Amino acid sequence: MLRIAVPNKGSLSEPAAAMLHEAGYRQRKDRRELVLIDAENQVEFFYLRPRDIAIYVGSGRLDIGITGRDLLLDSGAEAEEIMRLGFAASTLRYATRPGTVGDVREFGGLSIATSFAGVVSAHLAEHGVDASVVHLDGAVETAIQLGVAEVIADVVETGTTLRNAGLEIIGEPILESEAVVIRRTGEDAEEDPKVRQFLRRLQGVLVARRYVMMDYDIKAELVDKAVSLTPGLESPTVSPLHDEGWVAVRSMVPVQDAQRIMDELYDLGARAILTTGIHAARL
Ligand SMILES: Nc1ncnc2c1ncn2[C@@H]1O[C@H](COP(=O)(O)OP(=O)(O)OP(=O)(O)O)[C@@H](O)[C@H]1O
Ligand SMILES: O=P(O)(O)OC[C@H]1O[C@H](OP(=O)(O)OP(=O)(O)O)[C@H](O)[C@@H]1O
Ligand SMILES: [Mg+2]
Repeated sequence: MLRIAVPNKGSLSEPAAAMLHEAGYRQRKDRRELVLIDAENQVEFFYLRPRDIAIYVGSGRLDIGITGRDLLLDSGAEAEEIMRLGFAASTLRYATRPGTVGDVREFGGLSIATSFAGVVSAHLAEHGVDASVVHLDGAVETAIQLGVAEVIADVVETGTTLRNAGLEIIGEPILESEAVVIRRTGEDAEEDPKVRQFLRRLQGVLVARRYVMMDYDIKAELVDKAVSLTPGLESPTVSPLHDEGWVAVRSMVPVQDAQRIMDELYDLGARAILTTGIHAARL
């Protein structure tokens, strides 16, 4: 059985469970469940604290984990990223009261509060800055108001939390994060057929979310122009229509471009332009 770590709470938890569900796996119905066996798919899910997941996977006790890139790097565990999942996107940034300091090179002698002490200490060292790192569990924004630190390093998505705390971002992002699949360092994911199948299923969910299927009819002499708008992933299907001189085209199109492409196809002379959702895919 493949043993997989899944975040049990926080920003990663619901989207991770939703993605696994879309990939055809059973998911827990009760948030108190700690372990769930999906016998049909030969997978065992362990619901763990997002921060602990890299430790379990790095130790080799679990085969695969879903966590945030920032948490993986902060853990220092012997685990590596093998697939990006496209949710829980955020950046880790320094912030302070407006007008305090400019960027990391000016942090010498200051206190930096963060929940990502590993990543931040490494970042300071990389820039040759001698500052002290105060490790907090969360609600880091308040550390400045309460005088625990002059600077914070925290997760920023929209920036609303920082703004509400009267803080401003300084310098470049420390890192860009998103949810990722991790595996113990040095283990070849391609070697294990169970892991390969799991990744293919998640890849299928990403494709189903990112693409729609587009169908349209077009005059044969315009098909090359039309197909340049809808090149598909490999090559679009072109089939003859009963009405001579016309063909039907079927192609995958990124969901975010679909409306623009439909307009352009219509202007070119295409008709009966339809898009349909993709529920699952194996490419
Ligand atoms: N507002 C957010 N938007 C996007 N991703 C976020 C956000 N907050 C945290 N994350 C990401 O979620 C992961 C952290 O999960 P974790 O459960 O530890 O924190 P959390 O989501 O803030 O939950 P908690 O309420 O327990 O603090 C990290 O990978 C982080 O980058
Ligand atoms: O840029 P924003 O869109 O405002 O999002 C970022 C905030 O979201 C998370 O906080 P969370 O609510 O999880 O609280 P926490 O500090 O206890 O983790 C994160 O720690 C930031 O504080
Ligand atoms: Mg949080």
